[in-house]
Amino acid sequence: MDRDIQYLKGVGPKRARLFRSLGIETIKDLLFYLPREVENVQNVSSAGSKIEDKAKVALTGVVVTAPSVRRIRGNLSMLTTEVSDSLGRYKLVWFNQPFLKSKLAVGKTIKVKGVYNKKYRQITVNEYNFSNQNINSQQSTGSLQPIYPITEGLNQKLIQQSISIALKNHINNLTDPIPKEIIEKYKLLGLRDSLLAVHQPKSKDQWLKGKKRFIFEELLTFKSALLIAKKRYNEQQGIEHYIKKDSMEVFSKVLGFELTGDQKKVMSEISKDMASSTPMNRLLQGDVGSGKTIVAAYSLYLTVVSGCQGVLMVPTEILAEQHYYNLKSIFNYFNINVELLTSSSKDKIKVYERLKKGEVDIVVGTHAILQEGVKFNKLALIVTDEQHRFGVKQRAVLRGKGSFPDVLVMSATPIPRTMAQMLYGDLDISSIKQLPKGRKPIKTYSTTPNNRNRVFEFIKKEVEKGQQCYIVCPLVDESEKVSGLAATQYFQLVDEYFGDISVGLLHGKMSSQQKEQVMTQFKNGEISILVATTVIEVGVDVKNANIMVIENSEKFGLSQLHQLRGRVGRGQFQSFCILICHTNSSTANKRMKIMTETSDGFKISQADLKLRGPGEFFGTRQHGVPEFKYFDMLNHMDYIQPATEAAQLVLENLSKESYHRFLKKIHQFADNYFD
Ligand SMILES: Nc1ncnc2c1ncn2[C@@H]1O[C@H](COP(=O)(O)OP(=O)(O)OP(=O)(O)O)[C@@H](O)[C@H]1O
Repeated sequence: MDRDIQYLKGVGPKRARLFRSLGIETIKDLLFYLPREVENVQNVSSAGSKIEDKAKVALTGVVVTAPSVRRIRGNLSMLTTEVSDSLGRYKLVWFNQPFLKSKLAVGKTIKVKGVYNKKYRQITVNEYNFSNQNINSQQSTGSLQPIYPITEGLNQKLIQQSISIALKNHINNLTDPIPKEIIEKYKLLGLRDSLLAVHQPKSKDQWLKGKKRFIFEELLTFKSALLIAKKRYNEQQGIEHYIKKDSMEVFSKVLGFELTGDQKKVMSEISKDMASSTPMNRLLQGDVGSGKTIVAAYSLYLTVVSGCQGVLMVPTEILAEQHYYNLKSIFNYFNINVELLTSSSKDKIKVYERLKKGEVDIVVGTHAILQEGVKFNKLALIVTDEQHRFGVKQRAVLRGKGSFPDVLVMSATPIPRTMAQMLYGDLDISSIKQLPKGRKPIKTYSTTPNNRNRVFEFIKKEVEKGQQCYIVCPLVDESEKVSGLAATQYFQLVDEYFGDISVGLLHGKMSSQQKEQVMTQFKNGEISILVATTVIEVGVDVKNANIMVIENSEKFGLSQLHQLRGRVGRGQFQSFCILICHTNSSTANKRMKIMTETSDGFKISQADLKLRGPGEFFGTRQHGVPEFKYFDMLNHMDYIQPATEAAQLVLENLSKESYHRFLKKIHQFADNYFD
């Protein structure tokens, strides 16, 4: 079955190329190429009067009248003939296929599929077959037809035929990897029955049962792999941090605010993990502005007071710098040493040396920290601020720089728990839902470019009161060949409009130095209006900024809009988010409505997932989820719970022989997915 698809009877090298374009390389791949849906095709004659007008029907009959061709108008011609089977006589119609006339000799058997016209007992034919060979029995008896994703040159019939042959010749060579116990407990169909159920369904129910097995198996494999990874990690000897009872009190004294209940709860969860000899592996998720950074800072503090080193890795340089300065201001009180490491850092070698010697307590940086040259004296805590940007593998590289250090993954795109368990199934999850005291809800409005001057006038008033504003555009400059406003040109427009008010520009194509300078000026209030691309999307924290204007807001995903909006409302001022939407499509309107009505990041990410679909929402594999063949996050949520439970069962029974085959499958999966 692992043989190349070209060796399947009836395929050959030419068709094999077409199969390959559908991702089918081997005979086995073909067997697991499942239909997209099944279509109910009734046999017109045996279904009798039950059949409805315009229904899709099938018929096998003998040609009883000589065909005739009639020109209807212009180039359109209509060929008609009559066929009969043992139960009745029907008219068949083909449009624009006059050449068939010579083939439809009286007495010939023909199988057809098409659309039924009840009044005239007539079928407009879509597919026909003169062969006497019973290639696909459903077609003649009339029942459910599997519909496969096809490609040019490879139609449904060819795929169905090839699958029939593959099933006939190879199905007996297949052994079910799922242990019997699980098949029985979760009422799954066995492998062979499932394949027959999906490719040659006898009923809709049977097709659904077959499909269910494949979805379940895929999810079970993924979940089992995650649990095994988690178990292996838990079995390692991690670092037992020494945590004093009053640590939280001592730490929070230097902050200028009271910690929220959720922050305290999560901090305790983390300190418990860190005190244990099992390595911590925890996800910290919280809505924008909920104060995750302080939690990260606390865990870094715990590691340093235990005599170890910690890392904070973030996705952008701007963010790295910001965190660096924030942490420095806190850790100065404790005499804790913080260094910055990004690809544009000048004294990298010096930092490397000091890290290795243990002279640096905490390093904050971008993926530059992953470089081979970066070595630690005693790395005991890794915090990554992921925003779905690092993956499992990058986390593993960092881990390798210590001896089973504790890991805290922060995510600013909060997602509902079930989804989080899918994405980060190998991690324990902590969530912060509460926002710090005194925050006023951000007022969000959606408008059109026609109202831009009114928006500018509003900004002017707020700036005159001493506030600051962000304006986000999707692109850097107009040379990028996509529609949408470009920050560089927009900056000139804004600069002119606002005259004396100082306007800055920030985008990803600027050098790190330039970016840093602009951010510092904005932070210090020397710039009042900052025109930027999405470089400011994550983490940027300027409390005095209270207006966020997003041009071409229709071009951003909901979660991204929520992230951008989260750049304001971080202080005690009333904040505003104005979405300038350049299209009037119903999808855009729906999305803007969600944004103006909802401020809960958990709800927004769920709506985003629904609107954009899992592919776009989660991005590709590097963002942490494998590309599933059958499982779809949006439609198969209710599989997660039973598959997770079954995975637990797998884990408990790994040593049993009946689980060995499945374990092999899990390992194959994990090899592709993990390191
Ligand atoms: N308990 C608190 N009370 C008041 N202010 C707080 C509290 N916790 C954090 N803050 C402040 O709130 C702001 C937002 O915190 P932080 O940057 O940690 O949020 P975040 O969760 O990382 O959000 P984002 O994902 O948007 O970056 C910061 O200025 C921080 O100093």
